[in-house]
Amino acid sequence: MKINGTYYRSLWLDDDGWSLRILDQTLLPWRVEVLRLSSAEQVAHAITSMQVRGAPLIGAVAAYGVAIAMRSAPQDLDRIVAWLGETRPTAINLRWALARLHARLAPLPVAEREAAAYAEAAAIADDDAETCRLIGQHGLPLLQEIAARKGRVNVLTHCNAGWLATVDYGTALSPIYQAFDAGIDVHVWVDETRPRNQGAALTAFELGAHGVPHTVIADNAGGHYMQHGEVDICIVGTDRVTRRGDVANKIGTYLKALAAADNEVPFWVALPHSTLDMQVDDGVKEIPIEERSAAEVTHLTGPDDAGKLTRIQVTAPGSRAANPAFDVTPARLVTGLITERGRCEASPAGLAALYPDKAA
Ligand SMILES: CSC[C@H]1O[C@H](OP(=O)(O)O)[C@H](O)[C@@H]1O
Repeated sequence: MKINGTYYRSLWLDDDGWSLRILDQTLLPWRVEVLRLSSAEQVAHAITSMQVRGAPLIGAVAAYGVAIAMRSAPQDLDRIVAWLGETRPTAINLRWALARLHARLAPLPVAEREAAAYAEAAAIADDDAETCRLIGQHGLPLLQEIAARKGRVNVLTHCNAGWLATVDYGTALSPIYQAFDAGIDVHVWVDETRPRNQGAALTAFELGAHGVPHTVIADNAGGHYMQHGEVDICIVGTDRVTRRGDVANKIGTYLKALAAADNEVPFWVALPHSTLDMQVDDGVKEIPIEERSAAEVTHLTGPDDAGKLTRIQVTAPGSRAANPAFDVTPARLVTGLITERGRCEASPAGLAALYPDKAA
């Protein structure tokens, strides 16, 4: 998508043809800085530090991490894949992409692995962009229907599931972009999404750059707006969907789904095929939840009045803090899933109908 009129994907190859370029998302929206990743170690750090984040995107970036590693250590495929797979535990896209690279490269002579790895990583990236565009197409009718009834459609979203979380277009934001581009009067309630504020910083940045009307709200305000009829639909992204339709997503999603159920607000989840984990049934019991640094809760970073990026403490000195990065929304609270193949119920039958090729 675009930043200041310039088109970007969230990752691209450098002019050297082999190192990887990404936007440093820890600095957005205050600074647009491009990073050059030239080793698997730099790729791993970019993922763990969240310079690059978003379930589909970290899968694509990790795929290029393998390709970069194959330039110098093609014999170390197994070790590199296992090591990159340890960077973040919840988004299944990471392991999906790495397993795809391993399956493609392992049978090859080591001399052929570099070229094959770059081709497979590029295919993953291109597939993700097209998949997200299709998610937008299949989500658009949901917004069109509301707009036809009410004029304006108010969407609530949580975290960032826009083009910055994918190779392009986004998942939850993709239908919103397509609705806006189609002239629909759409407004987005943007959950700030504590503690890392991906909503306040990244979703607001994306929507603002595209001209989509939006309002940033405290995470705790979403239920209030639903009670007052200000939210017509919720659309969020996800890091892993189980075969029964349970949804892992950024911490706070579950609470939003509870409020939506209580107020009869449709709660939709947008995902590409790479986010499906048909090996897991009960998301609450089986999906590993990433525990991140307490410092992400106790401190915030942003520009001071002089525009200088500053880190401040927001909790009482000495108090402990806990920081689970995701939670799991049971399928019973999910109205439906928006995928590149269409929309379905969050249920085994719904998923089997859209993905017969992925049946467990
Ligand atoms: C396209 S869905 C992306 C999904 O990933 C985000 O997590 P993180 O920012 O920690 O990588 C968030 O859960 C989004 O919904």
